[in-house]
Amino acid sequence: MSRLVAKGLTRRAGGRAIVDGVSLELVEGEFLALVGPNGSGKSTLISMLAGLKRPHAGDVRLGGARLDKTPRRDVARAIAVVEQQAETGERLTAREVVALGRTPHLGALSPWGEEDEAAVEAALAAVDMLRFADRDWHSLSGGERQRLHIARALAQEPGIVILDEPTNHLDIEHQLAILALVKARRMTVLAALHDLNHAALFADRIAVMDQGRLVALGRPGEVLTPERIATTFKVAAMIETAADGGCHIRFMPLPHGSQPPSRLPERHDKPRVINLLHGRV
Ligand SMILES: Nc1ncnc2c1ncn2[C@@H]1O[C@H](COP(=O)(O)OP(=O)(O)OP(=O)(O)O)[C@@H](O)[C@H]1O
Repeated sequence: MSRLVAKGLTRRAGGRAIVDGVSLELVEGEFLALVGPNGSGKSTLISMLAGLKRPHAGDVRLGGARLDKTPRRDVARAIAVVEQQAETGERLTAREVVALGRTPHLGALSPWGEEDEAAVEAALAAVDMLRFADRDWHSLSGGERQRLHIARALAQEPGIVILDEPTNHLDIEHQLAILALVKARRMTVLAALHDLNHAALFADRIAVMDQGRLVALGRPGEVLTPERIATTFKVAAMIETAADGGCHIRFMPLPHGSQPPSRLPERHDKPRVINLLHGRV
């Protein structure tokens, strides 16, 4: 149940398609990063892939079965979701928030037990939050809450983790630690990320959304080209490749008051925009 396939997903709002005919497959064991400018449809796509919003056209299949026909409990065992701005009005401790992740595993014949306790402790430790376990949720900082949301998803022990901007609010140490953690667990991961360098560093593949459409999908080095970054993100960039095949993006500041380019200038008048990835200057 760790394979998620979307075909022709479309969702409309405000008289337009905010996700427009997106087809993609989340391959078992991969880390797929979803990138795109603000408003490009990442959160909406994630909600449909997680079964939280219904597509107006197209469908999502989990392990071959239609997601909307799969019992909620089975979906919850298979997919953990960390949404943006997830909140609780309840008075809960940090440990209780993480324990919510065990809900899909509990029932009349399987009450809370040692296994659940161990999963919660391990998840708290994984996100470096054990020392906050008994603190009131509402007394925690934004980054601490975000780490608990991720711990809740880990405690759920799903096959697939879907994360909407998981590094939101996190300091740099915890940004890298959280991404390294989900990568190291070899779970199937779909993560919407704003930092293209994080996507390049951690993702096996990157999907690029632009105005509701999936405009590129592939390995970081194939997708994160200066041309794609200029067209979709409206900034100039220089890309350096490392010996291990990874890449690092340096964004070029635009002169004060100038408009971002809709695409890069032609080669002959862009002496400082270097695509090292393809060995061109
Ligand atoms: N109910 C709605 N009515 C009208 N427009 C909507 C509605 N819901 C979402 N949208 C629009 O759909 C677009 C896609 O939103 P979405 O949150 O999926 O984008 P996103 O890529 O996740 O953005 P961000 O990077 O800013 O989080 C946005 O332009 C948003 O304003």
